[in-house]
Amino acid sequence: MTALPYQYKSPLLTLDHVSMRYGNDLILRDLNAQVLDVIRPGMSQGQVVGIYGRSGIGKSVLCRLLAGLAAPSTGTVLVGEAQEPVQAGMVGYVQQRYPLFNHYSLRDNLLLAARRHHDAAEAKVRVENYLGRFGLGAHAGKYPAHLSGGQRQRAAIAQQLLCSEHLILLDEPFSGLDVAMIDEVKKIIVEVTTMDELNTVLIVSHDIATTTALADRLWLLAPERSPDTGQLLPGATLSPRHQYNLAQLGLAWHPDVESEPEFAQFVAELKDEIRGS
Ligand SMILES: Nc1ncnc2c1ncn2[C@@H]1O[C@H](COP(=O)(O)OP(=O)(O)OP(=O)(O)O)[C@@H](O)[C@H]1O
Repeated sequence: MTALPYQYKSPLLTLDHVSMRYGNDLILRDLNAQVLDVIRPGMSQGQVVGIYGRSGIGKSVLCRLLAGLAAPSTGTVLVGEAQEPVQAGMVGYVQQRYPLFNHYSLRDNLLLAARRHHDAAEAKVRVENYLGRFGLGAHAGKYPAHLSGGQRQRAAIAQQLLCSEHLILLDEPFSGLDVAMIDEVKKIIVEVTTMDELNTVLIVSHDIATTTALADRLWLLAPERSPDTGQLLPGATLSPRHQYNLAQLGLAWHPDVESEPEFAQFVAELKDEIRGS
């Protein structure tokens, strides 16, 4: 287990006293967390955050808040170097159902995304660049229905990167993929996070080992007990002990971390924590 050298710069994502309530149900309670721009010497290193929690705890609700698709009941979500309140479109959100238009070719789907921020000529250059980078050049003329699951996943990630600045949120990116496709998607995530130091990928997943191996930070959404009464408080939160810094633990950025005994031990402990939450 080797802790690699790193430093932190300014915040790129902040959850500031974020709560979400539907009617009388408090789903998320007072979330406070930050993703800082990580700096590694001689590297263009982006950030990867794994987001975990039991089924029904509020991960999708949190995704909607992070993507600016819903406003929190209290608090704010701030994004980017300027730390502006998030609005729809600022964070690329790759949902389990990839939002590709079936009647457009892959190239046209990507062009549509790129045109949201760029003129026609610039959009074309960017799309061809992404098609090449994501190994999709040979499939650019195909319709989404004729792409494999892994190709669609690549396309959806490329699409969201083309229309958002640096933040991208992936909801269950590994579910339903075979092992080779999982490796392919892992490679893309590493590629995306080393393309630009500001690129930040948030991964919501029940695949703890795969996601932890990619991440430098983890958030576990869980209920918390009152320090006074010991009673479970309503809603789920991100308590400080459930915000794990994998860089500090010496488990971040190791290409073969999954074969390290310390990694296996950490993942086992994390799973116990999730089971007990
Ligand atoms: N629009 C809504 N109105 C009322 N309640 C909602 C709404 N959206 C979500 N909820 C409730 O919020 C809670 C958290 O749901 P959410 O879908 O975020 O869970 P999750 O952690 O993503 O679960 P899973 O891992 O099973 O996908 C659930 O009890 C759900 O019923």
